[in-house]
Amino acid sequence: MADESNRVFGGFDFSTQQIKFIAVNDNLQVIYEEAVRFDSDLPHYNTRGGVCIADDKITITSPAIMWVEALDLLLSRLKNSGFPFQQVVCVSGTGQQHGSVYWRQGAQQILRNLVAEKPLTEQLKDAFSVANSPVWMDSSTTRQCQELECKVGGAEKLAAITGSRAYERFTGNQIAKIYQQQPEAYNNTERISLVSSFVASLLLGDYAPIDESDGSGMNLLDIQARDWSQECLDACAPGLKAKLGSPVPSNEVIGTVSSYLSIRYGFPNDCKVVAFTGDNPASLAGLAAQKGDVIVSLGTSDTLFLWLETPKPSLEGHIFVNPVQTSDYMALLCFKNGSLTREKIRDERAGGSWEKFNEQLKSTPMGNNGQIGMYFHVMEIQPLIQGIYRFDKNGQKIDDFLDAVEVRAVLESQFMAQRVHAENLGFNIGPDTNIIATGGASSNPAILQVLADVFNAPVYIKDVANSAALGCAFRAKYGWLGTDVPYLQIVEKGSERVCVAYPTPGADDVYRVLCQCYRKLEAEVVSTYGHKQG
Ligand SMILES: O=C(CO)[C@@H](O)[C@H](O)CF
Repeated sequence: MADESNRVFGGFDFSTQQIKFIAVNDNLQVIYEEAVRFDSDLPHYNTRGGVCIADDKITITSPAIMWVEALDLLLSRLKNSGFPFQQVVCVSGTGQQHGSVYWRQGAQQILRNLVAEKPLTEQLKDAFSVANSPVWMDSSTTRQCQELECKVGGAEKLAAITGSRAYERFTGNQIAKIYQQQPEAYNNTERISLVSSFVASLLLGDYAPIDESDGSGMNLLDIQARDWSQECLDACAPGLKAKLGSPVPSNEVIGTVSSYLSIRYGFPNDCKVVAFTGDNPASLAGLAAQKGDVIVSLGTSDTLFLWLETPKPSLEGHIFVNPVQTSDYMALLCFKNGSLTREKIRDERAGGSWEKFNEQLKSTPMGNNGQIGMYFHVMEIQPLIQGIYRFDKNGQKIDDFLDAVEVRAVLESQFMAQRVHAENLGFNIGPDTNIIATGGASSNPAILQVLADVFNAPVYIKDVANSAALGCAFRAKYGWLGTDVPYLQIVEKGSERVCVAYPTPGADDVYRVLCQCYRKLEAEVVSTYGHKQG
């Protein structure tokens, strides 16, 4: 039996390109990390960046069984490395938001009767009524979004109920598309999970509930009532409530690990499971965000989010139920063209080298001499547009930039878009703002310097880039202790931050003007080339 001196808390993160596991000791110090990357470790699924992009370029899915096989591989790697499963007293986890998994009729019995001698992949290969799960990068449901908004009384009404207007990646619209285009698959579906609750189901050996925070990303949850909006459910598909189960607070203990995991890997049979949640809510928890903090997660998607006490739903961005203080909220803005866009420019303009990318960045001035680019390689969320657009210092559209100019332009445009849309959503970006950076790109100081300059705010990082999995290990301890102790008091030990970039003198003058130019040019691009919404 693990006592205070050796008890371990675990956090799983099922993100777009990989799955990660972080274990911490009672002092929240990281003692283990393991990962499985879909493209390189499971190449037989032929994913790129963990996803499959259809010929229409807007239908984007991931094979559900790939996520199952990734968990098999991750746990076997932990076992082979001697991970002390027997010391784990509680786990929690997270998944990429909005993605959905469709369990076929009878799958619950398969989950409840897993045999420890076989891998999950072998036992669950026929458990899904929809083999390829729609994920957050999909933007093929514009019609379903229009139908949902129309049925509930408009975009503002939907935002007031669910915290967001209708968005293509939000799960309710994805379910509506499956119901409309694959009715037999929908009727053969016993349970619909989010990626987060899907992973929790694999650990429980039974269906796990959707938590209120990740459930806020579906256009189905009434964020004030903290329960499904029957009006929204009915607008998407019939009989949906029975397929979703009831939502639970994000810090709820939802059970203990399955006997399958105890027998096959050695987890204690009383190892608790705290509800899984979305990757961004988990990062909010992992970074122990406080008043004045704006979190910028530089991952496959770039997302900005902050802690809110009162919801202010708007037609831009999202309000989710808070994953830690469940009476509070969090505001979020998501930009699809994140790390994959930066990597594409690195490959095209810096020979695939971050070192060269950083040198080019440092060789160009703040503000790029007034030149602005926009790089929407995949359909963006706000604005809803795809394509590459470059402008000279006079705002005239041009075809190309020098390599070094393009390198700076992709970063400045991403961060100016984030600042402009954050201010539209009511984020207060001012002298008291602290930027907390996380995600893969937060390990590149040259990129963080541009972020600090554009926002005119100091940028901090934690010593662990993967705040989502870390946040889940923290949430595991919080839920295990029973949430009587204030969360921030529990995570205080694990929340050291380091300031890695201050705004360059003069940055505020440069980017206050350039952000206005960006705002104007983006509006022109949208009116000329935008994807017609509504
Ligand atoms: O769509 C998003 C948030 O709304 C993305 O940040 C996904 O959660 C990334 F997995």
